[in-house]
Amino acid sequence: MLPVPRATEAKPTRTPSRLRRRKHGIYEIAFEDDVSTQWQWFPNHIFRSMEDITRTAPYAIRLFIEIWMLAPTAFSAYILSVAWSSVSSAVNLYFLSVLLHLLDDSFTSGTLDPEIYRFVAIAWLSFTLISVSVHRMQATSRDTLCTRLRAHFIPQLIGASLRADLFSMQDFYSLFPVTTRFESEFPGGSFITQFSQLTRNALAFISQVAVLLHAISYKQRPEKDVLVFFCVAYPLVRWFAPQNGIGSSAYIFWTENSAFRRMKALFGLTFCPQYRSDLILDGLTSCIDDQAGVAIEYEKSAKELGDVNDSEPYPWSGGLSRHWIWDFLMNITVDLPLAIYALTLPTRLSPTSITSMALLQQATSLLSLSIGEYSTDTSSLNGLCAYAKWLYDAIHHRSSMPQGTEPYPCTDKKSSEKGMKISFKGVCLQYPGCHHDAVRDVSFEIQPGQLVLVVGVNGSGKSSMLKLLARLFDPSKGQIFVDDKPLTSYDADKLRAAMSFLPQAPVVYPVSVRENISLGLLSNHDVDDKAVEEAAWRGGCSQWISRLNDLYDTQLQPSFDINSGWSEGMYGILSEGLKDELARNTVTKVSISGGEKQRLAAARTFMRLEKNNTKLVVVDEATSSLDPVAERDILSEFRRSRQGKTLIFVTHRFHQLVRDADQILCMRNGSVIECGSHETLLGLDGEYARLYNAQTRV
Ligand SMILES: Nc1ncnc2c1ncn2[C@@H]1O[C@H](COP(=O)(O)OP(=O)(O)OP(=O)(O)O)[C@@H](O)[C@H]1O
Repeated sequence: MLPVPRATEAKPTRTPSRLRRRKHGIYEIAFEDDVSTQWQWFPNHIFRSMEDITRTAPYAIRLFIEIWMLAPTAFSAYILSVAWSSVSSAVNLYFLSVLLHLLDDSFTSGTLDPEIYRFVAIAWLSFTLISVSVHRMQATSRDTLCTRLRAHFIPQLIGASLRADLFSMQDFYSLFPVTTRFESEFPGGSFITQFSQLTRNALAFISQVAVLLHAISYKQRPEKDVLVFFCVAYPLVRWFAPQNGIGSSAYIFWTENSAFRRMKALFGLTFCPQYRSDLILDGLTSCIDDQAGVAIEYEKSAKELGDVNDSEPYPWSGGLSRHWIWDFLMNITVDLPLAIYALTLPTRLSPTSITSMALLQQATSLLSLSIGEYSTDTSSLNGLCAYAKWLYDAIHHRSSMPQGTEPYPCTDKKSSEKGMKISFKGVCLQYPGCHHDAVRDVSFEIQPGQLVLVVGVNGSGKSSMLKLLARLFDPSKGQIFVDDKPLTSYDADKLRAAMSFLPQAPVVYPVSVRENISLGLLSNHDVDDKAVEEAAWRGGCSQWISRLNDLYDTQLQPSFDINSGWSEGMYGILSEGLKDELARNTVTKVSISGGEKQRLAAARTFMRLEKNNTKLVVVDEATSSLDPVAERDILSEFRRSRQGKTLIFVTHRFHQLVRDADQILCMRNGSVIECGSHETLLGLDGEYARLYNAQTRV
């Protein structure tokens, strides 16, 4: 799948450039036309970079000030240490040039003053010692900064992220930190790193050039000219050379090669630990082993792919290198200046030329280093400003769904004490990337306090229709009304607080059992143990919780783990003893069954019903994994809590609810095809009657 643009870049400030494509092995590469210039100094590119920097620089300045205010001492120490290490190469070069100059003088005059040499050597050594401690100060101040950054920015990102709609969170380029390891997530940390790289590179370059020019000024012509030429040759070549074989600073690539994709799928099937328990349960491990399948299939696909290049087209992996002439020129200007120096001035070589050559070799390699670092993307000024903008965009992210301001219950007394009134008018829903409607032209009305049953075969659109109520998605056509006002006119948070959804596959959140039950309560309620236990009992959880080692404080295995796939606290290759120690010190999380998860979610809903002013309860196939007794008990608990609430049940096993239902909606292919009471629908002898009879005859 092609990556979609980052949310903040969805509205470009200038006309989007034309995309160009080329092939590389099995990969298709796409890049932008306007930056596909061979040379980075091309005026157009420089102009665009300047434009970007002007646009984003205020963010960088703001972030800089914010970080400084967070930790003034640590940040000052950090900047000072960065500045020190930036000029250290130039100072080293300076000491070298002084030594060589003294040597030069000694050769010419035939006298040697050991005191001066000793003094220079001691000064050089002292400088190196100070550099070591400055380096340590830099590491310590960076650690302090990172801790403060995490404490400062993560709460702001949490707030912004929880306000974000589903699409923003699922965006390929999500603004929020979702996939990385928490331990290494320091919002703003990259800014500090990039800032220090940029400062280091700029200071290092300026100071080295200054020292070099100073040292060269002592030389005679033409030696001086040759030295100057070689000192500027490498930077120029490096500056002009394209970054990769395409010439564009950014490109994307993907492959549609079926043989390669199959090889990748088989690789995933075999090596992904997540598949292993299902493979074992399905008895597939033995029948897909090398004799029977996967290895043979893999070989077949590999044969089909043949020798075609399938290495990813990164310039550094050799997949997409620039033209060889650039590398040749760079090598000559970095590695061979001494040889060429000797070649161009063979008749003029003298003892002083040796010092010139040593200076030249040291200077060119230092310059190549700082210029090489400068040209990497991450340390560019543009990248630094873009990062700051990215962070503030995330902090100030607002849901892309239109938000209303109407509180719930409505202030103008339109909301009934009996429950929520819901009306659908010609509602359609088409999921992004789908070409058919999951919900098609649906219209109905549910009166406050009604108990409504939604039935239909698999995939008929029941859950999709109800997800629209919580505004997980907005309809692609039609309108939904709550208490006679458009759904979009309400403050979504306030409206959702009055709803309670119990899904078919509830998730276990990465918190304790107690918190899993009390999550979702409005903040003004104190969570007392008695209420949690009461909700657990109503959800049928008391028994299994009583068997847990830490009872309500037990940490359950969450449905999704942000760090999954990462090993905890490891460095290097572990001995058996270290592995045992790690196992002893790692918190074991308890897994619970599918039915227990449904009971836990039911307990959470009962807790909300008790404490929040809930006006709508939607139970979407939420008892499908429960045994018949537990299902009956939970459904009766819901019926008992009906007072003041509208209840919607989606279920395939609906026979025990039909007598209580005020209204039944029967769906097929995304549409409500029959609507009415149990008796009316049975009388129609249509889809509902077919489903009901199939159930009662089993
Ligand atoms: N997130 C999604 N993206 C794309 N299509 C979806 C998505 N969720 C559901 N669908 C599709 O929408 C249609 C309706 O699905 P929905 O889950 O609403 O049906 P359902 O009646 O609740 O089914 P079931 O009884 O099996 O739970 C199906 O064709 C399904 O594949």
